[in-house]
Amino acid sequence: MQQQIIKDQAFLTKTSTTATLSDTGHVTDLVDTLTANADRAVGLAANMIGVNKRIIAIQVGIMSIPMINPEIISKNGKYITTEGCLSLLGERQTARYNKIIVRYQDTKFKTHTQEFTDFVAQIIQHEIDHCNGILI
Ligand SMILES: CSCC[C@H](NC=O)C(=O)O
Repeated sequence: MQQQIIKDQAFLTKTSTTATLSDTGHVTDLVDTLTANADRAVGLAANMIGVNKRIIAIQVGIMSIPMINPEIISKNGKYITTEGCLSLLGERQTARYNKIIVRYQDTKFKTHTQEFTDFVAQIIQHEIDHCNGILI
């Protein structure tokens, strides 16, 4: 079910904890909320809907794809860019990496290790920062 976007910075700067099978409903809510905001957002982290668990969703074309307990295990090609965020006003500069390798679990809790590049990699970095309580 679609949830409201949280803007409380005291909450958003807390580190999220490991997600488990009992968080499956939160995964669905996150995907539903991203789909509902697809006209203005390309990614969300679970704490943005009030759930302090390590779950993100990224928009790739028409698909909202969830990633559970995502971790960046390598990164290459640093650059500086400007980003916005549904939970914040305006845009801010931040450092990102062009190519990342991410380990994450899918909705069946199967682990994947996958390389991402360019804008998709940028979205994943932004959302993993949210899991670590880091805002742009
Ligand atoms: C390019 S990364 C920007 C991600 C941002 N989502 C918020 O967590 C958004 O604007 O959808």
